[in-house]
Amino acid sequence: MNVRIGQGYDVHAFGEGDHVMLGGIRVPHDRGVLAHSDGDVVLHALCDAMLGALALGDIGAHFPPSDPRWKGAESRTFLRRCDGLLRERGWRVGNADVTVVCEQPKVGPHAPAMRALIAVELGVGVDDISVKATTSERLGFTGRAEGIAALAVCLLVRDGS
Ligand SMILES: Nc1ccn([C@@H]2O[C@H](COP(=O)(O)O)[C@@H](O)[C@H]2O)c(=O)n1
Ligand SMILES: C[C@@]1(CO)OP(=O)(O)OP(=O)(O)OC[C@H]1O
Repeated sequence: MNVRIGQGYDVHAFGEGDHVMLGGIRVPHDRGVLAHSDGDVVLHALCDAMLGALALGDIGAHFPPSDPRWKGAESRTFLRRCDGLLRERGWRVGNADVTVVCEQPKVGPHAPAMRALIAVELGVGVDDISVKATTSERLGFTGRAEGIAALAVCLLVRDGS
């Protein structure tokens, strides 16, 4: 088989703070998120999609929240390490698509920077990385602005193809 597919999902509750990390980008906001690491739902969902594509478990298995090394960690470290796990096995990301769900902050203006950062970390073209957003029309926990969610899907292709 020359392609594999994976999907990921992550949620973090809002807490005290003045920004959220999304796709490796510091996005100003009147809330932060509660997390062991920097709480970047975009990168966590993407890591889970990448790991899932090769049935390698999930982000918590590779970077346990009980491990002090990951306290306050930049999630781009997780992304880089997940990419390494794929490359060691002869795979790379072909393309990935992430959807962020929140009322605020607005993601659209920051999406190009997120796409560029993710593309650099994964060594792929920016056109292979999509980041988009939706509100949940004020419904549910995202609609009540209690937290932020992200969903990701990614296709893996054989490295070198
Ligand atoms: N956090 C968000 C949410 C939405 N957007 C952009 O707004 C558009 C409209 O959102 P709906 O939920 O009403 O469909 C959406 O398509 C996004 O372009 C955003 O940037 N950030
Ligand atoms: C990223 C890790 C790192 O310890 O912790 P959190 O930042 O809390 O994020 P989560 O999405 O719960 O994933 C689990 C962990 O791998």
